Amino acid sequence: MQSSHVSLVNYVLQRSQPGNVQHVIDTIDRFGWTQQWLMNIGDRKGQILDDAIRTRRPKTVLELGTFLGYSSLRMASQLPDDAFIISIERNRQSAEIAHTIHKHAGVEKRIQLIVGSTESVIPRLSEKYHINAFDFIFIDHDGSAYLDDLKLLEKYGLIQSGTMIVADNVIYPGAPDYLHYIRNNPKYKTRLYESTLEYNDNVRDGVEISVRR
Ligand SMILES: C[S@@+](CC[C@H](N)C(=O)[O-])C[C@H]1O[C@@H](n2cnc3c(N)ncnc32)[C@H](O)[C@@H]1O
Ligand SMILES: [Mg+2]
Repeated sequence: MQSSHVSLVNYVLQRSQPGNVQHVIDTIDRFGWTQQWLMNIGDRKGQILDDAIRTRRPKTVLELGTFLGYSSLRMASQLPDDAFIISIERNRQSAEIAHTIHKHAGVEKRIQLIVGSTESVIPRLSEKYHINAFDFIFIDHDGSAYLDDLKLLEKYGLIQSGTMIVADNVIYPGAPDYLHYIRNNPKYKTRLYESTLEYNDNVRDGVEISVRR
């Protein structure tokens, strides 16, 4: 296991209160600012994600790219108890850490982690989980795969009228073909929310929020 991951888990388990989701989130942010940079959405862009969740009030959420479970924890903290999150992560070790952190925060029953690559998991989602479409989709895995996976989600009917799609890191590292597609597609209403890269004061980044008409 990567040493940075081990130190994050130890840091969180030792310094945050079990069952206190907000305290766990704040502790991960402190680690990201003071110990080691992490590719979580982070506290600043995280507030944009929180606002989007509170606005849309989804019952079904899909996340592409779990990493260590920070953004799924953040979304779970804003959702009503009857909503659930499915999050896809291809790195098994990362998914195991995410599960450990979710258990520590007491939200593991509401976040279903699937280990696999998005391009192979998305086509099986509706059959396996009996889902017609998601109310909310958070895309945060690999900028060069955002567009292909959006098209895959469209193809399998997982995006419907009213689905809100939040895409992270659209300025840095960037997802230019995704932005070009969604901004020039009359089926979506879309807007950029500018911020900075996670745990960084200097690099400009942003989150694109799009709603299917
Ligand atoms: C930026 S991190 C996700 C951060 C997380 N959403 C958060 O804010 O806490 C991206 C993650 O996506 C995973 N990933 C990249 N490409 C993927 C793919 N095609 N399928 C599944 N997971 C992928 C990586 O292993 C990595 O853990
Ligand atoms: Mg990100």
